[in-house]
Amino acid sequence: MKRLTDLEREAALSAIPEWQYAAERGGLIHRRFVLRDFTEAFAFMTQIALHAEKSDHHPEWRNVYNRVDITLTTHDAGGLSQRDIALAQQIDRIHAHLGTGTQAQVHTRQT
Ligand SMILES: C[C@H](O)[C@H](O)[C@H]1CNC2=NC(N)=NC(=O)C2=N1
Repeated sequence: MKRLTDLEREAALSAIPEWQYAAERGGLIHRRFVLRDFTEAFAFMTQIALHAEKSDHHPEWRNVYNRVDITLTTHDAGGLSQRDIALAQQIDRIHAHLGTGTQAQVHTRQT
């Protein structure tokens, strides 16, 4: 997987305006998501994890309660690659569809 050129990167980033680019580690993108609560954050992460395994491209992330901070970079490429852009788009899609899909909702039993 090739690292994106400056020109390729500028074009690619316009498709994912919510992600911030940073030049560190050869180039990476990051985004903070704030979900409703921990259950929603973890459901979000689970869907991302399943996609990441299928596509063999994985996020670096940190979760604190309802917050998920995600960083994407490609180690083999030594920076940002098209695979990071594709994963960011997929993550944005998963985020947009949270709670609207057919995934099981977790309910707290009322007593
Ligand atoms: C061995 C395996 O294919 C590699 O380590 C893959 C797995 N997932 C990965 N994910 C990310 N984000 N960057 C990589 O370079 C990477 N490499």
